[in-house]
Amino acid sequence: MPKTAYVRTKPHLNIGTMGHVDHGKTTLTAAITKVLAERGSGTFVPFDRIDRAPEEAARGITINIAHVEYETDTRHYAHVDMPGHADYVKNMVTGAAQLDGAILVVSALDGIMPQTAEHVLLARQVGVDHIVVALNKADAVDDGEDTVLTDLVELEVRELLSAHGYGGESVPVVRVSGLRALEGDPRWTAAIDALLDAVDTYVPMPERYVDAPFLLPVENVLTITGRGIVVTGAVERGTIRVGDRVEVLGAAVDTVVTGLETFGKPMAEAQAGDNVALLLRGVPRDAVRRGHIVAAPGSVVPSRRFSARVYVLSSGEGGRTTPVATGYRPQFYIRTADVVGDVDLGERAVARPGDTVTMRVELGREVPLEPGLGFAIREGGRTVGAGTVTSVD
Ligand SMILES: Nc1nc2c(ncn2[C@@H]2O[C@H](COP(=O)(O)OP(=O)(O)OP(=O)(O)O)[C@@H](O)[C@H]2O)c(=O)[nH]1
Ligand SMILES: [Mg+2]
Repeated sequence: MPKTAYVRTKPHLNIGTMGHVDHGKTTLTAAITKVLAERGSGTFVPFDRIDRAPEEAARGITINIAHVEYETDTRHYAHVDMPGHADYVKNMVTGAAQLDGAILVVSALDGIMPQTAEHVLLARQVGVDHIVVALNKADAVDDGEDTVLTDLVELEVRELLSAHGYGGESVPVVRVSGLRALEGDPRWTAAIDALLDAVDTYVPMPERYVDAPFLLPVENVLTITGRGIVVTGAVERGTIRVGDRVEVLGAAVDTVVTGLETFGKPMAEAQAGDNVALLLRGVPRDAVRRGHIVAAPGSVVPSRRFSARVYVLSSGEGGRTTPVATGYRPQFYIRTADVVGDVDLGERAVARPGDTVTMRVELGREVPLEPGLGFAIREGGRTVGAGTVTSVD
Protein backbone atom coordinates (compact mmCIF):
# COMPACT_ATOMS: atom_id res chain seq x y z
CA MET A 1 0.00 0.00 0.00
CA PRO A 2 1.53 3.38 -0.90
CA LYS A 3 2.24 5.56 2.09
CA THR A 4 0.26 8.79 2.50
CA ALA A 5 2.33 11.82 1.56
CA TYR A 6 3.06 14.56 4.07
CA VAL A 7 0.82 17.55 3.55
CA ARG A 8 2.12 20.86 4.87
CA THR A 9 -0.93 22.56 6.36
CA LYS A 10 0.58 24.31 9.40
CA PRO A 11 3.91 25.89 10.30
CA HIS A 12 6.37 23.25 11.48
CA LEU A 13 8.59 23.64 14.57
CA ASN A 14 11.11 21.46 16.37
CA ILE A 15 10.79 21.22 20.12
CA GLY A 16 11.87 18.75 22.75
CA THR A 17 11.98 17.73 26.39
CA MET A 18 15.19 18.18 28.37
CA GLY A 19 16.14 18.12 32.05
CA HIS A 20 17.59 15.97 34.82
CA VAL A 21 17.27 12.19 34.84
CA ASP A 22 13.92 10.83 36.08
CA HIS A 23 12.19 14.21 36.23
CA GLY A 24 9.56 12.82 33.83
CA LYS A 25 10.47 13.90 30.28
CA THR A 26 9.43 10.67 28.57
CA THR A 27 6.24 10.36 30.62
CA LEU A 28 5.37 13.95 29.70
CA THR A 29 6.13 13.30 26.02
CA ALA A 30 3.77 10.31 26.03
CA ALA A 31 1.13 12.38 27.87
CA ILE A 32 1.32 15.18 25.29
CA THR A 33 0.71 12.72 22.45
CA LYS A 34 -2.17 11.16 24.38
CA VAL A 35 -3.93 14.44 25.12
CA LEU A 36 -3.57 15.54 21.50
CA ALA A 37 -4.65 12.15 20.14
CA GLU A 38 -7.83 12.52 22.17
CA ARG A 39 -8.34 15.93 20.57
CA GLY A 40 -8.03 14.12 17.24
CA SER A 41 -4.72 15.61 16.16
CA GLY A 42 -2.08 12.94 16.11
CA THR A 43 -1.30 9.46 17.33
CA PHE A 44 -0.74 8.43 20.94
CA VAL A 45 2.85 7.23 21.45
CA PRO A 46 3.03 5.17 24.66
CA PHE A 47 6.01 5.41 27.02
CA ASP A 48 7.49 2.08 25.92
CA ARG A 49 7.45 3.18 22.28
CA ILE A 50 9.62 6.17 23.19
CA ASP A 51 12.10 4.38 25.49
CA ARG A 52 12.10 1.26 23.35
CA ALA A 53 15.71 -0.02 23.38
CA PRO A 54 16.09 -3.10 25.63
CA GLU A 55 18.69 -1.32 27.77
CA GLU A 56 16.34 1.64 28.21
CA ALA A 57 13.53 -0.62 29.38
CA ALA A 58 15.84 -2.59 31.69
CA ARG A 59 17.37 0.48 33.34
CA GLY A 60 14.26 2.65 33.26
CA ILE A 61 16.11 5.57 31.68
CA THR A 62 16.26 7.22 28.29
CA ILE A 63 19.54 6.68 26.43
CA ASN A 64 18.80 7.51 22.77
CA ILE A 65 16.94 10.56 21.63
CA ALA A 66 13.50 9.70 20.26
CA HIS A 67 11.29 11.67 17.89
CA VAL A 68 7.51 11.92 17.96
CA GLU A 69 5.25 14.19 15.93
CA TYR A 70 2.03 15.94 16.82
CA GLU A 71 -0.13 18.91 15.95
CA THR A 72 -1.78 21.61 17.96
CA ASP A 73 -4.52 23.81 16.47
CA THR A 74 -1.97 26.13 14.97
CA ARG A 75 1.25 24.16 14.47
CA HIS A 76 2.87 20.88 13.49
CA TYR A 77 5.66 19.80 15.86
CA ALA A 78 8.52 17.33 15.76
CA HIS A 79 9.33 16.61 19.39
CA VAL A 80 12.68 15.16 20.50
CA ASP A 81 12.66 13.40 23.86
CA MET A 82 16.19 13.69 25.24
CA PRO A 83 17.97 11.65 27.93
CA GLY A 84 18.65 13.22 31.32
CA HIS A 85 21.26 10.81 32.62
CA ALA A 86 24.74 12.37 32.98
CA ASP A 87 26.30 9.60 30.86
CA TYR A 88 24.16 10.49 27.84
CA VAL A 89 24.58 14.28 27.68
CA LYS A 90 26.30 13.61 24.34
CA ASN A 91 22.99 12.41 22.93
CA MET A 92 21.16 15.31 24.52
CA VAL A 93 23.40 17.82 22.72
CA THR A 94 22.64 16.17 19.37
CA GLY A 95 18.92 16.48 20.06
CA ALA A 96 19.13 20.05 21.27
CA ALA A 97 21.09 21.15 18.19
CA GLN A 98 17.88 20.76 16.12
CA LEU A 99 15.47 22.66 18.35
CA ASP A 100 13.56 25.89 17.86
CA GLY A 101 12.41 25.75 21.48
CA ALA A 102 12.67 23.42 24.46
CA ILE A 103 10.46 22.23 27.28
CA LEU A 104 12.62 22.14 30.40
CA VAL A 105 11.18 19.45 32.65
CA VAL A 106 11.87 20.00 36.35
CA SER A 107 10.46 17.73 39.02
CA ALA A 108 8.64 19.89 41.55
CA LEU A 109 9.69 17.33 44.16
CA ASP A 110 13.42 17.64 43.50
CA GLY A 111 13.96 21.11 42.03
CA ILE A 112 17.07 22.00 40.07
CA MET A 113 19.56 19.16 39.79
CA PRO A 114 22.95 19.02 38.00
CA GLN A 115 21.66 18.12 34.52
CA THR A 116 18.86 20.70 34.81
CA ALA A 117 21.56 23.36 34.87
CA GLU A 118 23.85 21.60 32.38
CA HIS A 119 21.04 21.21 29.83
CA VAL A 120 20.08 24.88 30.11
CA LEU A 121 23.68 25.87 29.49
CA LEU A 122 24.04 23.50 26.55
CA ALA A 123 20.72 24.57 25.04
CA ARG A 124 21.88 28.19 25.13
CA GLN A 125 25.14 27.20 23.48
CA VAL A 126 23.68 25.19 20.63
CA GLY A 127 21.22 27.97 19.79
CA VAL A 128 17.93 27.10 21.50
CA ASP A 129 16.46 30.58 21.96
CA HIS A 130 13.24 29.81 23.84
CA ILE A 131 12.46 27.65 26.84
CA VAL A 132 9.12 26.80 28.43
CA VAL A 133 9.21 25.12 31.85
CA ALA A 134 7.12 22.11 32.84
CA LEU A 135 7.18 21.80 36.64
CA ASN A 136 6.36 18.12 36.62
CA LYS A 137 5.18 15.70 39.33
CA ALA A 138 3.01 18.53 40.68
CA ASP A 139 0.59 15.77 41.75
CA ALA A 140 3.13 14.40 44.20
CA VAL A 141 4.15 17.55 46.06
CA ASP A 142 2.69 17.67 49.53
CA ASP A 143 2.01 21.39 49.47
CA GLY A 144 -0.90 21.40 51.90
CA GLU A 145 -2.98 24.57 51.81
CA ASP A 146 -0.57 26.70 49.85
CA THR A 147 1.98 25.89 47.18
CA VAL A 148 5.03 27.22 48.95
CA LEU A 149 7.36 24.34 48.03
CA THR A 150 6.51 24.45 44.34
CA ASP A 151 6.70 28.26 44.40
CA LEU A 152 10.27 27.97 45.65
CA VAL A 153 11.23 25.55 42.90
CA GLU A 154 9.65 27.88 40.34
CA LEU A 155 11.66 30.82 41.68
CA GLU A 156 14.84 28.79 41.54
CA VAL A 157 14.19 27.73 37.92
CA ARG A 158 13.47 31.32 36.85
CA GLU A 159 16.77 32.41 38.40
CA LEU A 160 18.66 29.65 36.62
CA LEU A 161 17.14 30.67 33.29
CA SER A 162 17.93 34.34 33.85
CA ALA A 163 21.52 33.44 34.69
CA HIS A 164 21.78 31.89 31.23
CA GLY A 165 20.17 34.76 29.36
CA TYR A 166 16.67 33.30 28.99
CA GLY A 167 14.83 36.14 30.75
CA GLY A 168 13.50 33.92 33.56
CA GLU A 169 10.81 36.42 34.69
CA SER A 170 8.86 36.07 31.46
CA VAL A 171 9.37 32.36 30.78
CA PRO A 172 6.09 30.41 31.07
CA VAL A 173 6.20 27.94 33.96
CA VAL A 174 3.36 25.41 33.89
CA ARG A 175 2.68 22.95 36.71
CA VAL A 176 1.95 19.55 35.23
CA SER A 177 1.72 15.88 36.00
CA GLY A 178 2.70 13.76 33.04
CA LEU A 179 1.80 10.63 34.94
CA ARG A 180 -1.72 11.72 35.96
CA ALA A 181 -2.39 13.16 32.49
CA LEU A 182 -1.46 9.80 30.97
CA GLU A 183 -4.02 8.23 33.30
CA GLY A 184 -6.62 10.67 31.95
CA ASP A 185 -7.19 12.76 35.09
CA PRO A 186 -9.00 15.86 33.72
CA ARG A 187 -7.23 18.28 36.06
CA TRP A 188 -3.89 17.20 34.65
CA THR A 189 -4.89 16.79 31.00
CA ALA A 190 -5.97 20.45 31.24
CA ALA A 191 -2.45 21.25 32.50
CA ILE A 192 -1.00 19.61 29.36
CA ASP A 193 -3.29 21.82 27.26
CA ALA A 194 -1.94 24.84 29.15
CA LEU A 195 1.64 23.71 28.54
CA LEU A 196 0.98 23.31 24.80
CA ASP A 197 -0.67 26.73 24.67
CA ALA A 198 2.45 28.18 26.30
CA VAL A 199 4.66 26.50 23.68
CA ASP A 200 2.37 27.66 20.84
CA THR A 201 2.45 31.26 21.98
CA TYR A 202 5.86 31.69 23.62
CA VAL A 203 8.12 29.91 21.10
CA PRO A 204 8.07 32.04 17.96
CA MET A 205 8.24 30.61 14.48
CA PRO A 206 11.92 31.09 13.61
CA GLU A 207 12.98 32.60 10.33
CA ARG A 208 13.60 29.76 7.89
CA TYR A 209 16.28 30.30 5.28
CA VAL A 210 14.58 28.20 2.62
CA ASP A 211 16.42 29.91 -0.25
CA ALA A 212 19.92 29.33 1.18
CA PRO A 213 22.05 26.40 -0.03
CA PHE A 214 20.87 23.16 1.56
CA LEU A 215 22.52 22.04 4.82
CA LEU A 216 21.57 19.22 7.18
CA PRO A 217 23.67 18.08 10.16
CA VAL A 218 23.38 14.29 10.35
CA GLU A 219 21.76 13.01 13.50
CA ASN A 220 21.46 9.31 12.66
CA VAL A 221 22.25 6.85 9.86
CA LEU A 222 20.35 3.72 8.88
CA THR A 223 21.15 1.23 6.14
CA ILE A 224 18.53 -0.07 3.72
CA THR A 225 20.01 -3.13 2.09
CA GLY A 226 20.26 -2.74 -1.67
CA ARG A 227 18.97 0.83 -1.71
CA GLY A 228 21.61 2.89 0.05
CA ILE A 229 21.63 4.65 3.34
CA VAL A 230 19.15 6.87 5.09
CA VAL A 231 20.36 9.87 7.07
CA THR A 232 18.10 11.72 9.47
CA GLY A 233 18.18 15.16 11.01
CA ALA A 234 16.61 18.61 10.92
CA VAL A 235 17.27 20.74 7.83
CA GLU A 236 19.27 23.75 9.05
CA ARG A 237 18.76 25.76 5.89
CA GLY A 238 17.74 25.52 2.27
CA THR A 239 15.37 23.25 0.39
CA ILE A 240 15.89 19.77 -1.03
CA ARG A 241 13.96 17.72 -3.59
CA VAL A 242 14.13 14.12 -4.70
CA GLY A 243 16.76 13.93 -7.46
CA ASP A 244 18.96 16.73 -6.08
CA ARG A 245 22.71 16.18 -5.84
CA VAL A 246 24.35 16.59 -2.44
CA GLU A 247 27.74 16.07 -0.87
CA VAL A 248 28.41 14.62 2.56
CA LEU A 249 31.11 16.63 4.30
CA GLY A 250 33.18 14.50 6.60
CA ALA A 251 32.64 11.44 4.43
CA ALA A 252 33.84 12.97 1.13
CA VAL A 253 30.84 11.50 -0.68
CA ASP A 254 28.91 12.92 -3.66
CA THR A 255 25.49 11.43 -4.21
CA VAL A 256 21.85 11.94 -5.14
CA VAL A 257 18.81 12.12 -2.89
CA THR A 258 16.53 9.31 -4.05
CA GLY A 259 13.87 9.57 -1.36
CA LEU A 260 12.57 12.00 1.27
CA GLU A 261 10.33 11.30 4.24
CA THR A 262 9.16 12.92 7.44
CA PHE A 263 7.84 10.62 10.16
CA GLY A 264 7.36 7.84 7.61
CA LYS A 265 5.43 10.06 5.17
CA PRO A 266 6.99 10.70 1.77
CA MET A 267 7.52 14.28 0.70
CA ALA A 268 8.57 15.77 -2.65
CA GLU A 269 10.42 18.64 -1.05
CA ALA A 270 11.88 19.29 2.40
CA GLN A 271 12.80 22.71 3.65
CA ALA A 272 14.64 24.45 6.49
CA GLY A 273 13.24 23.31 9.83
CA ASP A 274 11.83 20.00 8.61
CA ASN A 275 12.81 16.84 10.45
CA VAL A 276 13.58 14.44 7.64
CA ALA A 277 15.03 11.17 6.46
CA LEU A 278 17.02 11.36 3.20
CA LEU A 279 17.65 8.23 1.17
CA LEU A 280 21.08 8.59 -0.44
CA ARG A 281 21.97 6.49 -3.47
CA GLY A 282 24.99 4.19 -3.55
CA VAL A 283 26.65 5.39 -0.37
CA PRO A 284 28.61 2.61 1.34
CA ARG A 285 27.42 1.58 4.75
CA ASP A 286 29.59 3.09 7.53
CA ALA A 287 30.78 5.94 5.28
CA VAL A 288 28.43 8.44 6.91
CA ARG A 289 28.12 9.08 10.64
CA ARG A 290 26.42 11.38 13.11
CA GLY A 291 28.12 14.75 12.93
CA HIS A 292 28.69 14.71 9.17
CA ILE A 293 26.94 17.38 7.12
CA VAL A 294 24.83 16.87 4.00
CA ALA A 295 25.04 19.99 1.85
CA ALA A 296 24.44 21.37 -1.61
CA PRO A 297 27.63 20.55 -3.58
CA GLY A 298 30.34 23.19 -3.15
CA SER A 299 28.21 25.40 -0.92
CA VAL A 300 30.32 25.18 2.23
CA VAL A 301 34.05 24.99 2.79
CA PRO A 302 34.82 23.11 5.98
CA SER A 303 37.74 24.20 8.14
CA ARG A 304 39.79 23.07 11.09
CA ARG A 305 40.94 26.38 12.56
CA PHE A 306 38.88 29.06 14.24
CA SER A 307 38.94 31.72 16.96
CA ALA A 308 36.31 31.82 19.68
CA ARG A 309 35.11 33.48 22.85
CA VAL A 310 34.82 30.78 25.48
CA TYR A 311 33.44 30.72 28.98
CA VAL A 312 35.25 28.18 31.15
CA LEU A 313 32.69 26.79 33.59
CA SER A 314 33.40 27.22 37.30
CA SER A 315 33.65 24.14 39.50
CA GLY A 316 30.33 25.12 41.08
CA GLU A 317 28.72 24.75 37.63
CA GLY A 318 30.13 21.26 37.25
CA GLY A 319 33.24 22.47 35.41
CA ARG A 320 36.93 21.99 36.11
CA THR A 321 38.65 22.76 39.39
CA THR A 322 41.99 23.54 37.73
CA PRO A 323 42.91 26.02 34.94
CA VAL A 324 43.29 25.05 31.30
CA ALA A 325 46.47 25.90 29.41
CA THR A 326 47.62 26.07 25.80
CA GLY A 327 47.89 22.49 24.55
CA TYR A 328 44.63 21.42 26.25
CA ARG A 329 42.74 18.90 24.01
CA PRO A 330 39.06 18.56 24.91
CA GLN A 331 36.09 17.55 22.72
CA PHE A 332 34.20 20.25 20.84
CA TYR A 333 30.45 19.74 20.31
CA ILE A 334 29.47 21.61 17.15
CA ARG A 335 25.98 21.03 15.68
CA THR A 336 25.64 17.21 15.85
CA ALA A 337 29.41 16.59 15.70
CA ASP A 338 31.92 16.01 18.45
CA VAL A 339 35.50 16.59 17.41
CA VAL A 340 38.72 16.80 19.38
CA GLY A 341 40.49 20.17 19.27
CA ASP A 342 43.78 21.73 20.35
CA VAL A 343 43.41 24.92 22.37
CA ASP A 344 45.82 27.84 21.99
CA LEU A 345 45.35 30.61 24.53
CA GLY A 346 48.03 32.85 23.02
CA GLU A 347 49.93 35.13 25.36
CA ARG A 348 47.46 34.62 28.13
CA ALA A 349 48.44 30.91 28.28
CA VAL A 350 46.02 29.87 31.03
CA ALA A 351 42.31 30.25 31.74
CA ARG A 352 40.83 29.62 35.16
CA PRO A 353 37.40 28.15 35.81
CA GLY A 354 34.97 31.07 35.71
CA ASP A 355 37.02 33.05 33.13
CA THR A 356 35.82 34.17 29.71
CA VAL A 357 38.69 34.04 27.23
CA THR A 358 39.57 34.27 23.57
CA MET A 359 41.15 31.15 22.15
CA ARG A 360 42.28 29.66 18.89
CA VAL A 361 41.27 26.11 18.19
CA GLU A 362 42.58 23.54 15.75
CA LEU A 363 40.11 20.70 15.29
CA GLY A 364 41.08 17.11 14.58
CA ARG A 365 39.02 17.17 11.40
CA GLU A 366 37.35 19.73 9.18
CA VAL A 367 33.78 20.83 9.88
CA PRO A 368 31.68 23.65 8.41
CA LEU A 369 32.16 26.66 10.67
CA GLU A 370 30.86 30.21 10.64
CA PRO A 371 31.02 33.22 12.94
CA GLY A 372 28.25 33.11 15.54
CA LEU A 373 28.09 29.32 15.65
CA GLY A 374 27.81 28.13 19.25
CA PHE A 375 29.50 25.06 20.68
CA ALA A 376 30.14 23.26 23.95
CA ILE A 377 33.41 21.90 25.26
CA ARG A 378 33.41 18.62 27.17
CA GLU A 379 36.04 16.51 28.81
CA GLY A 380 35.78 13.16 30.58
CA GLY A 381 31.98 13.14 30.47
CA ARG A 382 31.35 16.63 31.78
CA THR A 383 30.77 20.03 30.23
CA VAL A 384 33.70 22.35 30.96
CA GLY A 385 33.16 25.24 28.58
CA ALA A 386 30.79 27.03 26.25
CA GLY A 387 31.76 29.21 23.33
CA THR A 388 30.92 31.02 20.12
CA VAL A 389 32.98 31.10 16.92
CA THR A 390 34.22 34.65 16.28
CA SER A 391 36.21 34.01 13.10
CA VAL A 392 37.20 31.14 10.87
CA ASP A 393 40.91 31.09 10.03
N1 LIG B 1 4.21 11.22 40.66
C1 LIG B 1 4.66 11.41 39.43
N2 LIG B 1 5.61 10.60 38.92
C2 LIG B 1 6.02 10.81 37.66
C3 LIG B 1 5.51 11.87 36.86
N3 LIG B 1 6.10 11.84 35.67
C4 LIG B 1 6.98 10.81 35.70
N4 LIG B 1 6.94 10.19 36.89
C5 LIG B 1 7.72 9.01 37.29
O1 LIG B 1 9.10 9.36 37.31
C6 LIG B 1 9.89 8.30 36.82
C7 LIG B 1 10.77 8.77 35.67
O2 LIG B 1 9.96 9.11 34.58
P1 LIG B 1 10.54 9.25 33.10
O3 LIG B 1 9.46 9.82 32.27
O4 LIG B 1 11.19 7.99 32.66
O5 LIG B 1 11.68 10.31 33.36
P2 LIG B 1 12.72 10.92 32.30
O6 LIG B 1 12.91 12.34 32.65
O7 LIG B 1 12.27 10.62 30.91
O8 LIG B 1 14.05 10.10 32.61
P3 LIG B 1 15.39 10.03 31.67
O9 LIG B 1 14.93 10.12 30.27
O10 LIG B 1 16.06 8.74 31.95
O11 LIG B 1 16.22 11.21 32.05
C8 LIG B 1 8.94 7.18 36.43
O12 LIG B 1 8.84 6.28 37.49
C9 LIG B 1 7.63 7.93 36.23
O13 LIG B 1 6.50 7.13 36.44
C10 LIG B 1 4.49 12.71 37.44
O14 LIG B 1 3.98 13.63 36.82
N5 LIG B 1 4.12 12.42 38.71
MG1 LIG C 1 13.27 9.76 29.41
